Amino acid sequence: MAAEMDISHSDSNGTSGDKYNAMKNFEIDKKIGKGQFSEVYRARCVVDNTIVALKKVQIFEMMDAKARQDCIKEIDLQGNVQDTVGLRLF
Ligand SMILES: Nc1ncnc2c1ncn2[C@@H]1O[C@H](COP(=O)(O)OP(=O)(O)OP(=O)(O)O)[C@@H](O)[C@H]1O
Repeated sequence: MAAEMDISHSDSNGTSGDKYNAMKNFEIDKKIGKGQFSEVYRARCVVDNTIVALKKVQIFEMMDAKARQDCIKEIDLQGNVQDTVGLRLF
């Protein structure tokens, strides 16, 4: 099981709207990076053609409970940021 997080641009009003809230709105192009517990993919939002980076975090593969908690906390914090970069958890 995995949690997936995308890093995407926001609209001019600082929000991304519903279009970035569902995986069905993204078409994955290719893998562009790999972290310790994650894989990052280049993807396109089929609604507005925006190119985004989708980060898939193998959160339940993390055996270290603290690392898992830190990751969940980071996703939670980042999800509340209203800036030019928006994050969503799927
Ligand atoms: N927004 C992005 N655009 C382009 N490439 C990215 C983006 N985010 C991450 N990457 C690529 O994916 C790789 C992995 O990123 P990720 O953030 O998952 O791990 P990390 O924090 O670099 O490493 P670790 O998980 O081991 O601490 C990066 O090194 C980078 O090459």
